[in-house]
Amino acid sequence: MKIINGDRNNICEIKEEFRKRNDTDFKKYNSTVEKILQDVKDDGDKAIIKYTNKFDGVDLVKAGIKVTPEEIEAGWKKADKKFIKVLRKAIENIRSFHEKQKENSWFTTVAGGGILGQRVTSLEKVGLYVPGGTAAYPSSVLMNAIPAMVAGVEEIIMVTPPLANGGVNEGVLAAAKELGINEIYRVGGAQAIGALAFGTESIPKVDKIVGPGNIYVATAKRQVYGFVDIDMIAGPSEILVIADESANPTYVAADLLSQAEHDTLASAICITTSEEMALAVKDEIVKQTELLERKEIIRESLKNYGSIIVVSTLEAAIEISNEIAPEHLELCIEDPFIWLDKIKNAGAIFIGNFSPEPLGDYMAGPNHVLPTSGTARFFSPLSVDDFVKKSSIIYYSKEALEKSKDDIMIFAELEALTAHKNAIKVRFEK
Ligand SMILES: NC(=O)c1ccc[n+]([C@@H]2O[C@H](COP(=O)([O-])OP(=O)(O)OC[C@H]3O[C@@H](n4cnc5c(N)ncnc54)[C@H](O)[C@@H]3O)[C@@H](O)[C@H]2O)c1
Ligand SMILES: N[C@H](CO)Cc1c[nH]c[nH+]1
Ligand SMILES: [Zn+2]
Repeated sequence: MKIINGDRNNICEIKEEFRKRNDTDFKKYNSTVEKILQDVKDDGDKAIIKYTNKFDGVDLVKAGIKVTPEEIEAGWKKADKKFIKVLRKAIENIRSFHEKQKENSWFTTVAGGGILGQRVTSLEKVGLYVPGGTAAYPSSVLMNAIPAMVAGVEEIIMVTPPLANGGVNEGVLAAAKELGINEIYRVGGAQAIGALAFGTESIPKVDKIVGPGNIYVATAKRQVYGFVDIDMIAGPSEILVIADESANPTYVAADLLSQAEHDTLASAICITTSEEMALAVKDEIVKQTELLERKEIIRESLKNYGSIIVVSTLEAAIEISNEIAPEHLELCIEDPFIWLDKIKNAGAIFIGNFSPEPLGDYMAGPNHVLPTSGTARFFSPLSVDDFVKKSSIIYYSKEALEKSKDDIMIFAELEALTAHKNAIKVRFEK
């Protein structure tokens, strides 16, 4: 893990360094993904079978593209009963958080007799991507599906990569069963995104694709946007911890490692105002990594996108953080709430020493599907809003229209659209 001096004269270089991650990675994967998507568009199931064989080593002709109800049931039965209890607690927390996001339709009256309003309706058919290449993500089943259910989406279609033996992770199946999701396809990566965007013989085309995934998934979502709606770019995980001398280096290192273990392209950054903290965090990272399972991924990820930046002031730390716009930001500093309104860009903000990032991944309730690669500048966490659309409602009585008729006709004349003017005029001709 490199230690960088982040003070004034270096800030531009640091910003440039992080911009590079966001730009080049996507460029690098664009052509591979484009080819996969085109093949799925042209050849449907045939391409799905080909790419699942190639990237997941699974023969879908044997395993079947669709997961059967018996498999879902069997997965649920196999799952540890303690885990089912935890799933239920998480479902409760996530549901109650997302219930608060629900937006109601509203109506207002018009002088002279009329009604204007905004009707909120749910999307009809959505596709959920649940990652599963190098780790299993039952928690992402919950985070994807619960806001969709709270919004009232009726048709939920889930895709997830198969295990090497052709099955699907039992935790993922248990989470799906707990929520009543029964349309699941064992397909991952860009080919799964292509299938949801264009439809194949087996997999239905959807209106919107949501959910996190690796660089292939994130790049594919970006490329199919327009054929279908997407939630955001939720790619390889990121964490940025701002730590002052009051932080606990053991905690800081542990939280950085929690995201580095997701992917060799994950990013884990600490910005600190204390040189001693920087050294202590670095030592802790080395020590703790030794004890973890996914050492290789962690080491590669830290080599690629891990750094500790030392700055003189918290203002400078926040300036850099705002530029990076991390998926997860932890404020391990004294009086964190005082600094909160200076944070402009972050997917989720974890405050204080006892709000570690994994709390948000699993249990707290807010969504863990979050924007990455600097897109927290303009994207928000996955929410109920992603699963609804709005229609305007306009009702005018004859009396109400009469009050506006002259104004409308003047407007139409100015635009030289005589048919528009006529649509008003005919209603008031004797
Ligand atoms: N931002 C978020 O909200 C969020 C949330 C959870 C997880 N994540 C991220 O999700 C990702 C999960 O990654 P994963 O790999 O474990 O699972 P994944 O399901 O995202 O990707 C696995 C798929 O990638 C495809 N693939 C692998 N190598 C390929 C290659 N060389 N060419 C083409 N396609 C290839 C395969 O089809 C495979 O099925 C991680 O990056 C993690 O950080 C992000
Ligand atoms: N930290 C991930 C989002 O970047 C979400 C997750 C799921 N399981 C564990 N972590
Ligand atoms: Zn995580």
